Amino acid sequence: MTVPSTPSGSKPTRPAPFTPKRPLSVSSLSSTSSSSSDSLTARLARTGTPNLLASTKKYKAPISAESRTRNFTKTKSVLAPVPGTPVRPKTPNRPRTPGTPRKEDNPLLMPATSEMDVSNVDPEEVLVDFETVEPGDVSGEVDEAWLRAAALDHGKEDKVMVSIRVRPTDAHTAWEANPSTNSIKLDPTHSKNPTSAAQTSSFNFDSILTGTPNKPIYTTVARSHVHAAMEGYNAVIFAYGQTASGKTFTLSGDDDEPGIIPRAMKDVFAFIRRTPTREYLLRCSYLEIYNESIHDLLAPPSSAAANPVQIQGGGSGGDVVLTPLREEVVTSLKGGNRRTACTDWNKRSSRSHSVFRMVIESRERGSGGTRNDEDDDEPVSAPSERQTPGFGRHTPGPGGRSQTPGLGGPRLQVRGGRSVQTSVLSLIDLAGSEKATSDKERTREGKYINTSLLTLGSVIGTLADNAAKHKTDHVPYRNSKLTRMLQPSLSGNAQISVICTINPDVNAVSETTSTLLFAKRIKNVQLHAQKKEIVETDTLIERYRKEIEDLKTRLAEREAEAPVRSRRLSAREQVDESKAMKDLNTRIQQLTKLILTSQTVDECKGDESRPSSPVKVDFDMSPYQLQQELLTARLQLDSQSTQILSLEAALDARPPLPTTAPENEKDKLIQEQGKTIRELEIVVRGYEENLGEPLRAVREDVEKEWKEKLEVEVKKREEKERWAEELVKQLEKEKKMRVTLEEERRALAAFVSKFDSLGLGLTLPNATVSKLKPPMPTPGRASIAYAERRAMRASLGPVSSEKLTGPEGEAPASPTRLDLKFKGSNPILLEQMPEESWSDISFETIEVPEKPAVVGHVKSGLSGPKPPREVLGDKENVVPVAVRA
Ligand SMILES: Nc1ncnc2c1ncn2[C@@H]1O[C@H](COP(=O)(O)OP(=O)(O)OP(=O)(O)O)[C@@H](O)[C@H]1O
Repeated sequence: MTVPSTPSGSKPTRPAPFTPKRPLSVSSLSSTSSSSSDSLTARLARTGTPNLLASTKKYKAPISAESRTRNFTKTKSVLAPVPGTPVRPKTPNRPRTPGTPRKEDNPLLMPATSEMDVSNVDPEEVLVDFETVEPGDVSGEVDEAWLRAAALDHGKEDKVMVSIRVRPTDAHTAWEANPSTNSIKLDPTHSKNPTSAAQTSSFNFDSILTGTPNKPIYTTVARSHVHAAMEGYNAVIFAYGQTASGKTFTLSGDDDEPGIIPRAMKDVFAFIRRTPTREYLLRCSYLEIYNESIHDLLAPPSSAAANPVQIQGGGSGGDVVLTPLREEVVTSLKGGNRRTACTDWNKRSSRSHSVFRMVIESRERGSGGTRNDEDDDEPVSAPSERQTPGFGRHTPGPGGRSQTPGLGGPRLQVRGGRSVQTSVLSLIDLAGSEKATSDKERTREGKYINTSLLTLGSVIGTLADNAAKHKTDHVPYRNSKLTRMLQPSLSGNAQISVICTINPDVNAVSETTSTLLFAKRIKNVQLHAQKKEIVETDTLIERYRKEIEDLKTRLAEREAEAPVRSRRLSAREQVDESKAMKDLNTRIQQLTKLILTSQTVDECKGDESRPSSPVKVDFDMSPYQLQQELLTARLQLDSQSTQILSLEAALDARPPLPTTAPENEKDKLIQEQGKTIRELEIVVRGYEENLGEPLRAVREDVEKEWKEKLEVEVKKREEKERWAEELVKQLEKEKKMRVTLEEERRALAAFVSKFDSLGLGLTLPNATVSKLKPPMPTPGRASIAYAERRAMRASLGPVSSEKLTGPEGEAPASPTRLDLKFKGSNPILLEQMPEESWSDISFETIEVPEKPAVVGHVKSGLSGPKPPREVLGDKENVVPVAVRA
């Protein structure tokens, strides 16, 4: 094989570029006749460094299919094997995915297939764990103290880690870099603009790195992020800087100084080797953004050119989808390798962005210690992830969110309650930052515009501004391929490390200043990286239980120590202590609510018919107590249901964030809502499964106990209903009687009136006649007429008093019963009337003057002249009450 050399047109000061994705094998190197290859081979042998890592080169242009198929004879895949390269022996027990074309069937398909293409493999067959990691794939250096500290820090960093790497130079340097204070400042003598703050003040960053060795660079800026990715967080590391400032040297390195990518790969395997409890599925992809087109660098050149990668989705916090994008499974760092051509490297290397990414999926190993222990387990996916292996699996993108329906291969599945963690490690070599020039500058300086870089600057600027000023300005992610692809990461859900490489030369002051300003801005971007985990409900509950146990133990320990400790503690510390204990209690209560532990399962063993209950129910209680319990439980159930409904309603009614809201807020909202929904589901399920049954049991007991009493009560009620009906009938009759009485009253009034008109009554002064309503009854004839009327009414059927009595014997008050009130000194009228008719007429109080009434020509049995009647006013007139009523 001939290793393509750097094109003759390249700058003499620049060594050939390298890529980490196209590792160089010993065999390929030995076939090269150049002396440099020999010395490299010798160096590799000496250091024991696996050749693939030491020989990575930056890849900027797709290699031709011929050059790929010619060179490789090794048997195992390394990173992503070049399609068509027979790099791995067939695993006899691995079934071929249905529909996968065989190479021997159609040689033309060879370049388009790869055995390690994730869509062609069963993930369970290509898992990596501590037993399968080969010693050569692991970096020897393990810094235990650092590892412990790093483990504590994962997920806590909420800011982008920004480091400056100063490229060594023989020329005079314009910058004063101080690694001990992590600051850098322009030498005032080189400031072209002494009024500019950027050129006069000092910049501070997380670290200032100098020198050539790449190991300290990896340890300082990348190792924690690689570990975070292994722990389940998305991580992005990218290099930003002007052309030739050392981005590729930092990320890829060279033979002597492997960069971040090869070191990260070794670290990944070292991590797996140190983690006997988990098993991993590692998938890699590699793409390039050039001139706002995305090229899949692992796809065969012909198909890559014909099918540029498209970005879909990504709006409103949704997933970014890259399609078509090939992913290759990585099981080892050794094996068949290939060398890439660098035909037009000089033309495009500094103008393209290359993105190497690794999807890391992991889950706990089976309890027996080997990953195949539970192979007979049915794989159980979380509901949202349930999918037939080999079909339509999604492929996360560089930001950890991308999903490619129908294109990615099968994913690791939840198995036997073991949840799956997914994260993406993205390592990005950006184009030269001086390409981020505006149109105006471009036309002025004739520079090539790089939309992605330009947009990256404005996205970072807006994000930083939003974070600093608590704004929600629109972030223009969609203005470029790079920012759109990185949207999930840049909007916060990733740990980000940026290495800004600078050229300290005097003639690069303005570019370096602009790089430092970019670095300063990105430092302010807020992050909130979160682990992505697919969990089964049972696992979640089990996890809550464990946490409760743990918390209870801690609480008990604290309580036991409390008397002794409190003597030693200050007042303030005691307050803190009691707050801590309260917090522990609160958390225990929260978790208990979530899982509704089944405490009475064991108690109910003797009575199989009685369901177990999460609520303690004492069946020796009296029926009344049981009923109370039942009511309380029902109320509780109702209030919980109401709570659930109101939470659901609140969830539904939650106003969608404005489209201008920052993407990180949208992501956060979605995550919170997802969490709430999961918790509600658990609560609802808990109530349905645990509380419903015992309530039914309690109800049965109570119903049995109260059945007889209930029957008696029902009979009583029926009797009362019957009596009420009777009463209604009586009332109807009374109403009729009342009508009759009214008629009688009218007849009486008519009679009296006639009586008076015949001149049989008193002669009253004309002026007062109209005030009489009606005219006074006159004794004698009127009473006889009245008696006749009474007799007539009696013939109609008077209401007997017995008929008006209720079931208890008491007579209901009759609206027709009239009071006879007669006060005064002239009882003549009544005396003349039959006694039985008194009860039917009521008179208001009558006050008659002492003067003797003038009877006039009224024939009466009374002796002596009566004084004439005087009208004393309406209220003193005799008016039958029935009339007034
Ligand atoms: N820290 C360093 N120590 C030694 N040599 C370095 C260092 N940084 C960069 N170089 C060398 O400088 C040259 C340019 O570096 P490199 O190719 O990494 O630049 P770059 O920023 O990736 O450029 P481009 O944007 O064009 O891709 C290379 O020859 C590289 O080996």
